[in-house]
Amino acid sequence: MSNLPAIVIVGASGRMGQMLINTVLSSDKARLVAVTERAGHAWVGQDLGQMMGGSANGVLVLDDPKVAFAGADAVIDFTSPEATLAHAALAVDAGIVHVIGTTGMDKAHISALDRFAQQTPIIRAGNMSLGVNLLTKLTQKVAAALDEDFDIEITEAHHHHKVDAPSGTALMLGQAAADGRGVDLDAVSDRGRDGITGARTRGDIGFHAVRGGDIVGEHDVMFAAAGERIVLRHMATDRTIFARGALRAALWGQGKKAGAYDMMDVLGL
Ligand SMILES: NC(=O)C1=CN([C@@H]2O[C@H](COP(=O)(O)OP(=O)(O)OC[C@H]3O[C@@H](n4cnc5c(N)ncnc54)[C@H](O)[C@@H]3O)[C@@H](O)[C@H]2O)C=CC1
Ligand SMILES: O=C(O)C1=N[C@H](C(=O)O)C[C@H](O)C1
Repeated sequence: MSNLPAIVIVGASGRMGQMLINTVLSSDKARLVAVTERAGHAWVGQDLGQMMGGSANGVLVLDDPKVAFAGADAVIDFTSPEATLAHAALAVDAGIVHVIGTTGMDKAHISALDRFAQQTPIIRAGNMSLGVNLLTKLTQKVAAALDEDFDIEITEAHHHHKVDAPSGTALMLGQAAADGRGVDLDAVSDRGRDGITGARTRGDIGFHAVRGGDIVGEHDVMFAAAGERIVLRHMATDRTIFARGALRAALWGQGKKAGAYDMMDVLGL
């Protein structure tokens, strides 16, 4: 039996689930010990390798996360807010690191996760890529350097299956811009204008969501003033950037004390 950290992937059949499974299987720093899907899903009870279109690999897809977490070191979770909260309770019981990429969380979800994080390490980020986390830092710095003569508008684009808006990344970027300006994001957010909205309110931070085709994830932060515009942009073209970041977080979390962490902690940014 290898001593490498034992990783569980929940949401195995998902776009990110499959990407995460391939990332862990090809890593020499971690081993895949279990995968789950929601009860009733067609993959449950089937061989994972075959379900992913390859040959059988002897890993059966489970629908009981409690069984999956027993003896593991970390769970990587890109599912839904409700599923993630249920997983968080079980990760605490199992004493394992919980890496969360799930977006679309409301304030109640986040408060509940913060309570679970008092008992086990939780690493959560709306975007696990190195590029977006760097962009987030840059956004904070640029927002701090400019005054409200520069209107901040955040535009994101994603594939047509995405269910939440604005994206978790857009909210991260908005939070960074608000932090840079020293304002409360809730007080200045202006989401998806429509109709006779009146002129733009000075100091607002605008959010806009585009949905179409197979766009992996694109984010622009625009600082627009009279006579000039600055645009900070990240374009994701391959979901492996998120999966690599999530695995890095799961490994970084080993031996850490309980707490709520993010990718800035993992990347040392
Ligand atoms: N933080 C980041 O870097 C990234 C975050 N995401 C987020 O990850 C989430 C998932 O995205 P996708 O993979 O595109 O969605 P998806 O819909 O393809 O996959 C979600 C999977 O979770 C499964 N699931 C739902 N409830 C479950 C349960 N109780 N137990 C086990 N599995 C369950 C679903 O059946 C589905 O297979 C979204 O919130 C998305 O915004 C996506 C990419 C990057
Ligand atoms: O749903 C997605 O696909 C993505 N979700 C994350 C988000 O909401 O920002 C990260 C990435 O942009 C892809």
